[in-house]
Amino acid sequence: MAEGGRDDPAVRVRGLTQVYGPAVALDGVDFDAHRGEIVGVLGPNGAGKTTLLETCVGLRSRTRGTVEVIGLDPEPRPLRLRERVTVQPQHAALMPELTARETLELWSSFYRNPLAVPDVTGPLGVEDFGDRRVSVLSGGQFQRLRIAMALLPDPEVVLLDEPSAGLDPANRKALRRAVAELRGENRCVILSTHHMDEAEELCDRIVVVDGGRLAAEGPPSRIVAEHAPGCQLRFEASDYGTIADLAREHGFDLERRGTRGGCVLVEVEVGEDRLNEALSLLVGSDTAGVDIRRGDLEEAFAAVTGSRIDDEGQRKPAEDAPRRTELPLDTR
Ligand SMILES: Nc1ncnc2c1ncn2[C@@H]1O[C@H](COP(=O)(O)OP(=O)(O)OP(=O)(O)O)[C@@H](O)[C@H]1O
Repeated sequence: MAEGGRDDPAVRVRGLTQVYGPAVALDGVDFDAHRGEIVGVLGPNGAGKTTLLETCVGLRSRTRGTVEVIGLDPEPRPLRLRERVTVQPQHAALMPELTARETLELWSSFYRNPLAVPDVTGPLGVEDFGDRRVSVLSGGQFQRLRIAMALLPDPEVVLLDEPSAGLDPANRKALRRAVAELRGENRCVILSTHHMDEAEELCDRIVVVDGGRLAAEGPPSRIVAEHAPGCQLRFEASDYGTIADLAREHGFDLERRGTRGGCVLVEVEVGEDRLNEALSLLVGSDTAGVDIRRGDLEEAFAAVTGSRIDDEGQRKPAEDAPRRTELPLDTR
């Protein structure tokens, strides 16, 4: 197999199937990832994300299908792939008594042409805790250290498996900034996550994996436009009858969602192209509390998979989770 050229996908997966006994973890997955992009593998726990990433880096043998990473089959883990394609190391690989900086210095000695340690600690903010021992690092610091380790050989492909798992919102934010720093013209970053906001903010492209199958693929904005198009216009109307007549006349589908303080809570699903028309027609002096919501990745995910993902990564039926259509109703 020839090594891939600059314009070839850095990762090319075709018909990837992974079977563990009776369980099918991946079922005929196809996807490409290119240099210069951050690709998110999005799915709930058990969707097959780790299997996909670890197969790409040659840590698991596949049942069927082909995988090429920078033009090479990763399965025998050829030596020349190990520096060019890296994955964040697991806890077990680290020595608790070393400091973060010493860990990186030791790790860099395993490579022939590593980056200088300050070149990876700076952008990832590891310098701030470089003198702390591994055993006392916070979850967020630990994750950033692991990413710094994966970066040391200046790889062309970096795989990050749920880098923000278990982190609180502040640490997740810091980690996101760190991951954004990895984007480079010659580098392909693939990360798995179950956090929609992370995928939407960081990733140039997303592959949605659900039950081992690829459910959707593309830039987040395209996935949203395809699967959660349009807007939801909501307001409170004191004269509901007049507004309902106007809406009917102009072909807007009005939904009455409850009442609040003597007003009717109204909801209209409207395409972006008719939003201004709906606003000028329906919203006026006898309306209040106007709110416009656009579809997001969470909505798109729910539309594609029929489920949502909670903060812990557990899959929930779409109807069990709060939707953008849920309004607080007046119980008085
Ligand atoms: N070594 C294994 N032996 C048997 N079954 C496995 C093995 N590894 C994964 N599985 C099963 O394959 C499916 C996909 O698992 P995988 O870990 O790839 O999913 P994931 O999306 O990464 O989930 P999580 O976020 O929980 O790690 C799950 O049903 C899991 O139980």
